[in-house]
Amino acid sequence: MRQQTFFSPTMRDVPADAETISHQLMLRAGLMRQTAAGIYTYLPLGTRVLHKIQAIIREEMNRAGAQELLMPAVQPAELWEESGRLDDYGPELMRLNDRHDRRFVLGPTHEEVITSVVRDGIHSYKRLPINVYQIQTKYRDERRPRFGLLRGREFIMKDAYSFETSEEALAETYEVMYDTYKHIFRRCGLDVRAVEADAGAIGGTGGTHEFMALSDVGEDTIAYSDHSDYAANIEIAAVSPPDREQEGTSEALSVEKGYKSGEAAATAAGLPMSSVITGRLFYIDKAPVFILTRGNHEISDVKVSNHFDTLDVEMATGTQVHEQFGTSSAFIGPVEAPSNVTIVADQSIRPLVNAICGGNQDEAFYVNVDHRRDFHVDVFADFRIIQEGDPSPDGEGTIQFAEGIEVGQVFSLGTKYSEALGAQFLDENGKSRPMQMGCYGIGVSRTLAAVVEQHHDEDGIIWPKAIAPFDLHLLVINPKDEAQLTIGDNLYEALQAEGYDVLFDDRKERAGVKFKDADLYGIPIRVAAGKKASEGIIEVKDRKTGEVTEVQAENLSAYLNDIGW
Ligand SMILES: O=C(C[C@@H]1CCCCN1)Cn1cnc2cc(Cl)c(F)cc2c1=O
Ligand SMILES: [Mg+2]
Ligand SMILES: [Mg+2]
Repeated sequence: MRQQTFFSPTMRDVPADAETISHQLMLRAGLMRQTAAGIYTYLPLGTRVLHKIQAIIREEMNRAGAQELLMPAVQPAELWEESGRLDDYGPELMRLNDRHDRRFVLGPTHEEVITSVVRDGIHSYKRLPINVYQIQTKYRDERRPRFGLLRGREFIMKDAYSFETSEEALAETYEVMYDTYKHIFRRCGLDVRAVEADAGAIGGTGGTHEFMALSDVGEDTIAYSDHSDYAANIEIAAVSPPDREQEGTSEALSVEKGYKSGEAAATAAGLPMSSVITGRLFYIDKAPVFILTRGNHEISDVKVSNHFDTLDVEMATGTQVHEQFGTSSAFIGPVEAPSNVTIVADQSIRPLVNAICGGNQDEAFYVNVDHRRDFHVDVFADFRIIQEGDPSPDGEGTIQFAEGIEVGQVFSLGTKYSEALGAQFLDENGKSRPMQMGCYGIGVSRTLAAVVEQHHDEDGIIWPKAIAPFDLHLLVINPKDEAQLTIGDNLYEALQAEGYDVLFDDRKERAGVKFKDADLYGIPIRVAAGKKASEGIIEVKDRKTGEVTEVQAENLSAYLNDIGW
């Protein structure tokens, strides 16, 4: 490809609204252009990398026995009514009407479509298991698209759906997909950790793992052990139960007044925040629930949602708190709390004695509180968000945090969709049963951006070899110099004849422009015909190490073979 007409214009200055380095570099290197908020046009340079990533995904998915198919982006709303999900999603689900005023959605995912196709196509256990996948555009109308392709409104996903006759068969497919994902991300040059995760709205019975590309701009936090391979999304990372029954002997309860916060009361009593019982009022399935934690802990909404097995978990408003407790949230507490409010507590409250808690009056606090004597806890459970330094739940080592970009997730769905949509099969005894299902997604466009986050320097992108847009970047520094141009043209033909994909910069541009563009484009190996061309010598630069080697032009192929190119 000659660069003169290669349509991926670079930009020198950093686009103002691009906050992350991958967003900045993908615009500056001419990989893409924004067409609307969260909606992008991939230019030829970006499209080449997308295709390389997709080729790796296809190879590994096909090797795992999955079959590629392609579903429509426009989905009849009736299918989402059947699955009961049409009303689960608000403005994030993009909806449209056709010319006959029939309702459709732009697919954010395809459980409904694939299950409806499979239910009509498969009726016997003899036709199972199958695992089908597509690489296709998804639509999710994010309120705040940001960070370029990391959180877009239209994005490319590889989504796979498996159908099995038993939970064991599903577990096998899940395992195969888990391993396949590790191969895919490793081949793309992405440093990824598989973490235990929360299934969220998709539901499903079995486990789910997210694949996190380590990056400081990642929106997810991973809790991992420094002494084992335990790793989980912080939302659900389990906290070990307290190792003590009771932290001392209980003193007499009393009330202290005139404090503006639990913290002020604790300071006055010379106690740490871990001696304060903080209560937060929630409405769970519309019922008021008071959740207690120690003052130095936070509640995980996901753990609350999973404990009560509902997605309907709302934090009470200030007004609701006042209605229930007659005072503001800074002063509410479990002692003589309103009787209609259920009280549950994080397990770390159990050993606590001589605690401080809100007095359910303005600026009043109880001290020397002991739940054994002063209030009733419905249930102690693991509600809090794990913290760095906590013991790892597997008993080995302590928890550390890292930020990650979720680039994939695998789910055991069970029969949630096959029952809702009637995907049944006749088993070997002629009995009709719902199919077991799994679903497996990779954010393809997000993976592209995550690679840039992990592979760049201040001058531009540094593509891993397997997904680089070209194998080689060939430059003629001064096309007016006969010797340089001749070497350049000869090498261009010869390298292509050897099967290399070459971007040939024969533009009539200053050397500085060519080098800056080459650094932005990030093609891993750069070959330049420059001053020493008259001696038949060219320069080979490794974009990653910056190392420059002088090579006789006729020895270039041998040199490239030697470095494994
Ligand atoms: O998509 C999944 C689960 C898996 C992920 C892998 C591939 C198959 N699906 C979860 N999810 C996420 N955001 C959504 C957004 C909207 Cl607006 C929606 F209507 C549905 C969903 C939704 O179901
Ligand atoms: Mg997820
Ligand atoms: Mg998440």
